[in-house]
Amino acid sequence: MNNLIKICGLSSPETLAAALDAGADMVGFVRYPKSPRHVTLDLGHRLSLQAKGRAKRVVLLVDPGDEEIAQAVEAINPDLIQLHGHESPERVAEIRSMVNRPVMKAVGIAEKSDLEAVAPYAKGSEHILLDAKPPKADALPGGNGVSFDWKLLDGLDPALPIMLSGGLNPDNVAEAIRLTRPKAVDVSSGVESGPGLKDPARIKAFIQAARTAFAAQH
Ligand SMILES: O=C(O)c1ccccc1NCC(=O)[C@H](O)[C@H](O)COP(=O)(O)O
Repeated sequence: MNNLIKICGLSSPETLAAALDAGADMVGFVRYPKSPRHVTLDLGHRLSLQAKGRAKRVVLLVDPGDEEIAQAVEAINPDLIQLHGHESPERVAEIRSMVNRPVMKAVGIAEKSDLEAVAPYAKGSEHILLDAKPPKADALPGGNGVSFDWKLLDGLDPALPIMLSGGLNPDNVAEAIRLTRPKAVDVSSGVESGPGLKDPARIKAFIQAARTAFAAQH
């Protein structure tokens, strides 16, 4: 499917409601204890029930072990798993068959050569999320509000299921869509008023801007 909008890192019923009411296609729940967006299994379970049938529910994991995956799937029952670590294409395929549901893989981009990592994930990933590489060694693996140079995507196979992310916000998402023509977009920090604090007005503005830009492509 094309023209999808994902709001990632939702961690309260109020901000999840704002994303659902504004028409998000996908909502992401982060399982990474160092993140200000981390949800416990219990909170993830409740948020997942709230979103059921209204948006695809995505659980974000970072280099997860089998036990961690099993616990998240049982508690949160996501529609998709997002892998945001250094998972190899083989590990992504293994996880996909283990959970028997679609998987999306994040690939960090800083320079043109980083795009060589994308194609090997095409077969096993429902979406390939292109994100900026973390700005420093001790930064989070994602959710840093940093963009990469979108011009690096010039010439990338347009058939790839690219979800653009990294530093998107209500003010730049239209230009990002116009320049890169992704199948989907994803945002976290750009719709926050502070680390982990989603802002309903910014969520609404982001979704409106992205919808308008996707519609202008046809
Ligand atoms: O959001 C987090 O805290 C996070 C923690 C660990 C791994 C990944 C994380 N987020 C990844 C996302 O899906 C973000 O939406 C993506 O990196 C874009 O983030 P942003 O640049 O803040 O919009």
